[in-house]
Amino acid sequence: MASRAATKQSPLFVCIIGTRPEVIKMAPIIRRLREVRWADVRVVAIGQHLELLDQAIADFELQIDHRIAVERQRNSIIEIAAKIMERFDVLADRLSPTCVIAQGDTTTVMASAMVAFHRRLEFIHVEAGLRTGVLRAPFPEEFNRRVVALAATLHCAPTAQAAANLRAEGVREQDCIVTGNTVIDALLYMAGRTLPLPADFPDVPKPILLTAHRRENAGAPLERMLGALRAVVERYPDVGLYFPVHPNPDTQRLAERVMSGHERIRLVPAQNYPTLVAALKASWLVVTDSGGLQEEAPALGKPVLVLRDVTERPEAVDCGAARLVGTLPDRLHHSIAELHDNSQAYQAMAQPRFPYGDGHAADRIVAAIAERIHIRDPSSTISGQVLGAGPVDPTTVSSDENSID
Ligand SMILES: CC(=O)N[C@@H]1[C@@H](OP(=O)(O)OP(=O)(O)OC[C@H]2O[C@@H](n3ccc(=O)[nH]c3=O)[C@H](O)[C@@H]2O)O[C@H](CO)[C@@H](O)[C@@H]1O
Repeated sequence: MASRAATKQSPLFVCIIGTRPEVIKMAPIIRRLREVRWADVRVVAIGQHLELLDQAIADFELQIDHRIAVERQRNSIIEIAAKIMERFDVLADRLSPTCVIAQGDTTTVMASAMVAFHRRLEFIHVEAGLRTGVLRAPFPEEFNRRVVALAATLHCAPTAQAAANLRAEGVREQDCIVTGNTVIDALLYMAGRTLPLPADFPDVPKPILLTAHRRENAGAPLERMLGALRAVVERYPDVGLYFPVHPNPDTQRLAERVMSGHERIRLVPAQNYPTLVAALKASWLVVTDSGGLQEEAPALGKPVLVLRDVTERPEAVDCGAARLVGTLPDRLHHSIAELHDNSQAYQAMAQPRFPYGDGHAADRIVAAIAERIHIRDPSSTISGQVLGAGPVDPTTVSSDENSID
């Protein structure tokens, strides 16, 4: 589905999505681009398990226009990257976009950036400049981030710190803007809707929302952390756990083995975004290794314990909304016990804070793109014109859903 108001002369924007967090963080930009009159927008889903993205994108009342499904025959990220590059190159040739927009640090984003670079396309990188400073942690995301930064023509940094990271790598000031993170736009959009609490959410005064999916925590570290969390629930009758478990079969088996059989521990499948936001709103505490949840929880005043040794999101820790507890079980147990037993310590963390933006990141990003490609009337949602593109043709561009497999 092309944007309703776009015309044949409108510049074409290819918006890439590959995983659930990319959908959540790209959706506010896609929605904003669809509102303006000067943009023709195509949503391109690239990667494995694309069927999982349909619900996620529908939660934002959007649709996928083109799909590049990439199957993995060997256990190799390089195989995936090579297939994405080859197939996205074919689609880019056919669509001839003005801009490619992608978010984050996945292999999909890295491979798309390579294609955009070789085709000399504008490449807009959303959530630019996140760095741990350790090339192999997280692996391979930190490497992907740096490759993407080489290809990007406009870097949309979520925070001043992320922009400073880019400037230190030599990115020119005029190519980098601080926008806030679009996840806060998505969160506030969703949190403003009436969201029913999941039926199996634990009915206790202090429910903990747990997510854990990082590759580096898989296996023994995760087992130790789950053991510590079970011990916390057994120690405190007013504490429960809501755990949407990652679909990875090893993680599922581990979670079943360590966590099953306790009335206040609820193991559930990965939840759609509206349900997850409802659970987040109802939680007392968040324990996670997720990047997105580190950003979302502070905005709703939910303290976060981060199951990582390093984070590319230091802002939440710096403002007192999050603590980096690593993966040692004693530290995790002790941190939760402290927040449980010391209400002052809890309240100090539980103030709503917005280190990742005010919910208007997508507006800033679309305005910066308009400036970059010389849109004459960027705020127009009725009759904008593209400079140098001639008179606006009232013919609405339409595109059927395509697959290039
Ligand atoms: C290394 C790293 O940090 N990489 C990050 C990673 O993203 P992540 O760590 O944030 O990934 P997840 O935790 O999977 O997703 C989180 C989102 O999903 C929602 N959620 C969660 C559970 C559920 O059951 N239902 C849901 O709806 C939740 O509220 C949140 O919004 O990849 C992104 C690019 O893909 C990167 O940009 C980003 O740096």
